Parts: sequence; structure tokens; C-alpha cells
Amino acid sequence: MTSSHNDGRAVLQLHGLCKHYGAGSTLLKALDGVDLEVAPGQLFGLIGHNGAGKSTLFKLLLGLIRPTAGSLRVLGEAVDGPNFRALRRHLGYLPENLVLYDNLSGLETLQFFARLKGAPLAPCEALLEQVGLAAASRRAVREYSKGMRQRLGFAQALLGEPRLLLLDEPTTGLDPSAIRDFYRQLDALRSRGVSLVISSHILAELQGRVDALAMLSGGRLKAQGTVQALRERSAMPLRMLLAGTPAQLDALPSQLSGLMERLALQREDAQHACLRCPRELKMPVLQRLAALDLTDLSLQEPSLEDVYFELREAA
Ligand SMILES: Nc1ncnc2c1ncn2[C@@H]1O[C@H](COP(=O)(O)OP(=O)(O)OP(=O)(O)O)[C@@H](O)[C@H]1O
Repeated sequence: MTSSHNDGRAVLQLHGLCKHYGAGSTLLKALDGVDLEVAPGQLFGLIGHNGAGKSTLFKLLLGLIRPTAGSLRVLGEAVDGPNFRALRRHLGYLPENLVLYDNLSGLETLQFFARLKGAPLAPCEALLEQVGLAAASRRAVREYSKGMRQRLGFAQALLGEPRLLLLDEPTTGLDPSAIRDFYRQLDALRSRGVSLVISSHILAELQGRVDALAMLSGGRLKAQGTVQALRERSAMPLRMLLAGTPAQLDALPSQLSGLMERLALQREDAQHACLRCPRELKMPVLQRLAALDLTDLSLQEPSLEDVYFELREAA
């Protein structure tokens, strides 16, 4: 089977994937029995604490290190199979710490990486333009700010029009407008059918942007799915922010009688209250609240960060 026959199939297929370092008392299980499938054309997030195994996973996917056990296929090809070398051209990778030669200009750097990858040199200038480095393309990289180096790293990952992009903490060092710009570019890539796997510690950044994500902890897969599926899996309550007259808010405990022991009601001021409510009680609570004719009600889902901590603690 060649990679071109992979349309519609998972871009990543991991089964029982393990990467162990050392032995005996120094044994370290960087990854330990990870099963994961990533559908094509997605922006897929990878989250986890420092040392959870994210970078190790990227290196395994690229064939830079070999697994201790388990199997992995990338774009349909086994990473240890005969066709993987050819397939590598279709992968773009932005490592966590890309080494750059300070004396080269941005353009020379990109041309250097293009030669390494066997990609054409002609698109280098356009790629620098795409990442906002056109004006700095002839300046030495030693003069680049952290964010500029990161953009150059991103341009490097885009060389050769990859079908799958693996981005290890790509927004480190980017300012808010550069981060927004970066995700716009990811959206454009995704709309052209490029699959993207991105790791980040900035959970608020991933929350509204990823199609699905996986959460690693101590080398194990703690959870995977859409942000909403993870929310539903965690037992995090919903927050209802209520606004009404003092009399309406005073009536809340009696209006919610029978349910109150499973709710947490906090009065913020005379006209505002916050109600924490288990997900499964959402509709019964809303029905009771409707009878009060409140001035306003807004419903807040738990943030990905809240869910992350909740799932991390879960067995
Ligand atoms: N070459 C190696 N030799 C020994 N241990 C290693 C090696 N590479 C990684 N590890 C260990 O494997 C574990 C996972 O590391 P990894 O770099 O994959 O974590 P990470 O999730 O990317 O962390 P971070 O968020 O800090 O970048 C860590 O405990 C790390 O010390």
C-alpha cells in the first residue's frame, strides 16, 4: 500500500506504542502503551505536562527514534517499513528547539533546509513572505527575535508542501497577533487538506481551534476526543451566571429545592449569582429557572484547562 492510497484513512495509527529509556532502577517510560488514531484533514492537539511524552511521540512519528514496542503508521505507512523514507518528504516538522545557524540569513537558512529535504528552492522567498519575514529575509538569523526565529522554523516545516505537519509547541515566543496569524495559516492549510498535529501548553489557545486532541500524562494516553467530548467525560460542572432582581435571586434556593444538594449557588451581589451545576442536571435546572423570569442567564462550559486538571487527577 502506498501513501497515496491513504485518502480517508487515519493519518496516524498508533498501537501499544512504547518508548522506554534505561533499564532496572533507571527505567523511564517516556511512552507506555499508547493507542491513538488521528483522522485526516484535522487540526489535532497534543497536550500534557512537561515530560509527558509529546516530543518523544513526534520523534517516533518521524522515524528519528525507534519504539521499544508497538506499531505506528504515518499516512498509512509503517514507520519501520520500506516506503517510509519516501514518505518523509510529505511530512513537515517544527521541533521544539530548532537549531539555526546564526550567520546565515533567513533566506539562506530556508534554502539550506530545502536542500536537506530535497525540496525545490524556488518557493523559499514566497514562504518567508507567507510567515511575515519577507522584509527580514536577508538579515542574519542572529539578529532575529525569538518570534522571528519561530516563524522561520514554521516556514522550514512548510517546505515541500507537506501533507502532514507535526508542530511541537509552535507558538512559543509569538505575540498575540502573531499567534492569531499563525492559526489562520493553519486553517488555510487544513482547508487545502493538510493534516496538522500540534502540541502546546497554552490550552486556552487550543480550546476553540482543534478538531480533537489527545492528553498524555506520564507517557500514557489519559483522554482523547473533541474538546466537548473531554468536557463531558470529566465531571466538571457547568457554570450558570444569573442576573435578576434581589427577590428573584432570593427565591433561587426554593425554586431549585430537591436539586440544591447537587448544586453550588453563590451570590455575587444583589443582582447576580453563580450556579455550578452537574451537566446531567442542566435541563431540569434550566426548566426551573425559566419559571423565575430572570433578567439574564449565561452558560459557561468548563475551560480546557479546567478539564485538563480534572482528567489528570482522575485514575
Ligand atoms: N534521550 C532520552 N534519554 C532519556 N530520557 C529521555 C530522552 N528523551 C526524553 N526522555 C525522557 O522522556 C520523558 C518524555 O520527554 P518528552 O521530551 O517527550 O516530554 P514532553 O511532553 O515533550 O515535555 P515538554 O512539555 O517539557 O517539552 C521525559 O521524562 C524525558 O526526560
